[in-house]
Amino acid sequence: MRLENVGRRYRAGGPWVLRGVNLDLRAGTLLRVEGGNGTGKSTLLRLMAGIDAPSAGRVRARPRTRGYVPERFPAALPLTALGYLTHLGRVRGLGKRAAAEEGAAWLERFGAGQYAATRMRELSKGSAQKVAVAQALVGSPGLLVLDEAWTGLDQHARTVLDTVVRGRVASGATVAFVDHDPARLAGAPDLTVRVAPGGLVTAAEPVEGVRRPAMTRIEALGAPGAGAPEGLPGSARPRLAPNGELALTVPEADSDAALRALLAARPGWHIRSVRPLGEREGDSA
Ligand SMILES: Nc1ncnc2c1ncn2[C@@H]1O[C@H](COP(=O)(O)OP(=O)(O)OP(=O)(O)O)[C@@H](O)[C@H]1O
Repeated sequence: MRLENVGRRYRAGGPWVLRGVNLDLRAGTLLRVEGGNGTGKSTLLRLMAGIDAPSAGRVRARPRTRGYVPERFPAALPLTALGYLTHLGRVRGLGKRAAAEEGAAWLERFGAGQYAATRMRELSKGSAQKVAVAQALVGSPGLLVLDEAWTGLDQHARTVLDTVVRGRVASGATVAFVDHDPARLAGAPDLTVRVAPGGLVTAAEPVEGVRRPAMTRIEALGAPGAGAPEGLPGSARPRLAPNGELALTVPEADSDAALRALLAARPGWHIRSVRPLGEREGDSA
């Protein structure tokens, strides 16, 4: 998706909160947005998510399905947690049963399964935040916009969200996030931008000492027409050819897990090569 010369001000003749923003985000891009309080980070995320429109410029090629976690989630809805997630899933095109199953699975994964039947307004702040995150994930949207989505989550749920974000990016979703913790998803963002007072958005230097993880390329051969093997780490980026050739790029730390998944699969995969990727190869893989 692309932002072309995007600007936003909240009243005619008023100050520009954002000015001349140009961003080109390929599928599978993870974008971190930084900036001081009140500079316009949430404004930028709302424009990306399509729940607000620019006053100048355009947003093009936005993925059709979008999930958005707002900075403040309206938790006083007259629905149960699962009822709300099911509703959201149906809005994203899932059947009723699939939406309910997926909603329940996300609640479980974030450690809020016991609140499925609790009314939204009766949830604790942290549990409501888990629902806020789950609603953005139901239906695996192609664009995920997270405005301080980790705030209020317990440590387990934060770690789950980190893993889920990496997995969504690896599957080709575009993900944009704001978080006050500079170490959030350290090393993972493809692009970090900083919103400055006055509305200019510039590419920021990565946080010092934070580097992309070393990547490993695994090549394997399976049965022609075989699907991607199950149990690959969420960080794996598999590319499968119709003749059964599989090329897999994973962070070095996950390469053992990926190899185990290939070897455990039935029918099995023949591992052809395992090699570290150079930093630039890793960028384009
Ligand atoms: N709906 C609105 N109507 C009028 N002004 C708004 C509106 N939303 C945001 N603003 C103003 O736009 C500016 C940027 O706000 P925004 O919430 O985007 O900043 P932020 O960087 O996300 O801030 P924070 O870090 O405090 O969450 C602020 O001056 C804010 O008062």
